[in-house]
Amino acid sequence: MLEATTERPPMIHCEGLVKIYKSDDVEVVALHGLNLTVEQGEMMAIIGNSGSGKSTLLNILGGLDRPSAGQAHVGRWNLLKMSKEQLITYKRETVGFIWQNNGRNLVPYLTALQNVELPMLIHGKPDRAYARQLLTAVGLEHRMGSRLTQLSGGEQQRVALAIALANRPQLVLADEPTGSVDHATGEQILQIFRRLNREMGVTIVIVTHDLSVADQVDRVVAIRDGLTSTEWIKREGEGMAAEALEHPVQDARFGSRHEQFVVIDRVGRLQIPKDYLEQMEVEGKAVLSFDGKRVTIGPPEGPEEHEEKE
Ligand SMILES: Nc1ncnc2c1ncn2[C@@H]1O[C@H](COP(=O)(O)OP(=O)(O)OP(=O)(O)O)[C@@H](O)[C@H]1O
Repeated sequence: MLEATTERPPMIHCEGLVKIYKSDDVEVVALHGLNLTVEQGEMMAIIGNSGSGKSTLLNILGGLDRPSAGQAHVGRWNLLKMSKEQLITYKRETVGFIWQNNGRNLVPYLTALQNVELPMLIHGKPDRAYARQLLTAVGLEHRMGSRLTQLSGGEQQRVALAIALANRPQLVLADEPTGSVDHATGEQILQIFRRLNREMGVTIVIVTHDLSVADQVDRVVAIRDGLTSTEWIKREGEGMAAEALEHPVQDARFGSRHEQFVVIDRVGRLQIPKDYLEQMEVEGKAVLSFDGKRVTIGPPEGPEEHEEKE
């Protein structure tokens, strides 16, 4: 029975999300019915091979691209049903976006402070004091008057971070935010994310190839072929979806601090890693058995094995 709930709705809820890119007569299905829920106040990372659909998902969540089908909700917004005007309000009020290539966010001939003030001005809410506060929060209090061209790549990335926060978004989406900076700057950026998340309650979703980033978040979700396939939840985390899932498996990539889970969708589908299938020599069909607690998947028994048993 469903109880009347005072629980907060999730920040992000995608179900059966599909994105098809069409150009001339070629169709690319980038998202194949993806499911993802991110709670308010979570800091999580999305990993996956090149072409798996990470940026497509982030662009949809950021309102930069439209989904083709399925469900995608961010806070009170339904991303499939938004009008153009609503999309503008959504981008202005709800999300902040950070790219690896921070040139997309910044105006080179303006100072760091002017760059942060710009989105506020565009939206008719200038607030110099808050712009200063943000630049201080990202450790650039001494560089506020410097033009962007006078800043290092890492400093520019931190300005981009302050800009993404200028309109007090509830959700920050970051596409490879540490991709173009050195390790120390990357660490610094992650610490800032962590502080924003803890102190201001901003929900943060980071797309990354960098497994050291993944190690610093509460939860990591892997996307494979346009579907969420596996997730890792930090052991000392706040107990998010962990209780709902059984049979944690260790994954060497995240040490002992994360437990690994396979994602099972509402109709019972899951993705089995390709290397498991290859080792089992399973192709197309498998045999499933259930002992009352665990499901075992194996290759179909060949005629010789039947004979051996008889
Ligand atoms: N505008 C587009 N038009 C056509 N196909 C596209 C477009 N954008 C992405 N794709 C295709 O969609 C699939 C998913 O791409 P996406 O950029 O989301 O992957 P990704 O996981 O972010 O990869 P990477 O890590 O290399 O950035 C790929 O097959 C890609 O070629």
